[in-house]
Amino acid sequence: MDKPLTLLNHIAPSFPVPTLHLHDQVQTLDQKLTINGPSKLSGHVHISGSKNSSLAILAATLCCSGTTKLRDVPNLSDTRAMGSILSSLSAEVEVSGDEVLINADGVSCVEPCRDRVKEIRGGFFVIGPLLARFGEAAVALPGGCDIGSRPVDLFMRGLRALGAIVELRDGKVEARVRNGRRLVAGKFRLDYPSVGATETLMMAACLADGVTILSNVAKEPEVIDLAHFLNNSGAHIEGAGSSKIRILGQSQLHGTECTITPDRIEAGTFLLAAAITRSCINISPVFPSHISSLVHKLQTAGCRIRRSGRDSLEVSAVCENGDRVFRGFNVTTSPFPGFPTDLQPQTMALLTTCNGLSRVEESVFERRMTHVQELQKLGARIDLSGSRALIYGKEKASALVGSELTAMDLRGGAALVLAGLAAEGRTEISAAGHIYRGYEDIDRKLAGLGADIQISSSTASVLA
Ligand SMILES: CC(=O)N[C@H]1[C@@H](OP(=O)(O)OP(=O)(O)OC[C@H]2O[C@@H](n3ccc(=O)[nH]c3=O)[C@H](O)[C@@H]2O)O[C@H](CO)[C@@H](O)[C@@H]1O
Ligand SMILES: C=C(OP(=O)(O)O)C(=O)O
Repeated sequence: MDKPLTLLNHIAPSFPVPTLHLHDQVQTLDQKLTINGPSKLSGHVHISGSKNSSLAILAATLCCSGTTKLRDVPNLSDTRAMGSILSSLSAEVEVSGDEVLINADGVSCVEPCRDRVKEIRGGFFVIGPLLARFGEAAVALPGGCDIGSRPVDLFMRGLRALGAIVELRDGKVEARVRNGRRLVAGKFRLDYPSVGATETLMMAACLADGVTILSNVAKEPEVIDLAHFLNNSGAHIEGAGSSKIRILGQSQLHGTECTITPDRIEAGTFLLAAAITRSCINISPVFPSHISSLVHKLQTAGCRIRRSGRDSLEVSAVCENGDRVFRGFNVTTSPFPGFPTDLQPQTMALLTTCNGLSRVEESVFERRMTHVQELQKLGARIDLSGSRALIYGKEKASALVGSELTAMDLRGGAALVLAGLAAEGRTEISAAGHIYRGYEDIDRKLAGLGADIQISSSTASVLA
């Protein structure tokens, strides 16, 4: 373990942190997207690196001595916030295009900028690496999409199972290793396969003394991406992608190079964009196995989807005789390999244009239905009861009519973009900054496919 830092003497510098160079343009919440529909899309779209992999791997660089180079880090407000969080700990963060260099050897603080942690869920994940490498951490309760209560109890219990003393005080979680020694290996079974808790405990266990067994863990591709990164940094992790992970702790990890896996949620969103506009497009890079649950549902509806190259997919929803009639389908979200909660709102947008009755049940987050009232403003017929929605589809995509809408969260906002592409006339989406938390250049990418879409900023939008 590196020399422990004294928590009280090392509070985070206040934001903005002057050494930060993470990307140029800063999007703000009060941006507006204007779409003139209905759109026909065609051509190819490039899929960026995964937001959620980037956030976890950026946190994991705190475990590594020396410099780490990450490629394909998307330019998003969430990744910029994570860069600020690392900078607020005095890690060096430098960005050139989509490459990010991080060196955490100079970390002199174990309490990241509270305001930044409160912006994103991934900011909380630094608690694992800080505790494991520096012996203590104090991290504010995190933000992220407002889609449920999103507690951190599994993180706290898991870190206690690795020998840490962990307390919640004044809206932050304070954790330290016993007697200033290393974390010790342990066995911990998660009540629920939480992605963030799995990733955080995996990072912590990499530097713990002995063999840790984590069971009922998340199997998401981002967990596998993080495990690859950590193993390339000298960790010994087995079983990532299954429900049990075994980690042999090391005394230290070293810097490495890593390319972030393509964003499966962005890829899925573009497949849905083609489907809702009854268009044909190509997307790459994408790992089809990461989005097979969506691909299967789209094929059930009547979409043609085929591999068009090693890492590309072609989706065809075009029909020679005007509007293609798609069949509705039912979706219940669940942890991977189930249907991803992060594609639920966008899928619901498509279902408003499919034939017959469809049912959508959100089982991962208890408040992830705020897009429903916005879709209804476009003329969609949806009955909502708690986390269950019944969608009475309209046979024609163009039966939706443009309107003024508000993005309430990231994926709900993306659902409105898709519906706006299909709707007849002008759709204006305010609070579009939510969407830029997770979609790099979404306006430019859709415009490149032929959509009539513009972003406009109010005075609060800034160039850093
Ligand atoms: C930054 C990031 O990677 N975000 C993703 C991550 O979020 P995140 O890691 O927050 O999602 P989790 O898998 O932890 O959450 C799933 C469920 O577990 C609950 N829970 C979680 C932790 C805990 O300590 N206690 C608890 O009860 C949550 O409230 C939620 O109901 O996985 C989600 C599920 O695939 C995705 O929607 C998010 O895009
Ligand atoms: C819920 C999401 O993100 P976060 O966990 O960062 O809020 C998401 O990406 O859809």
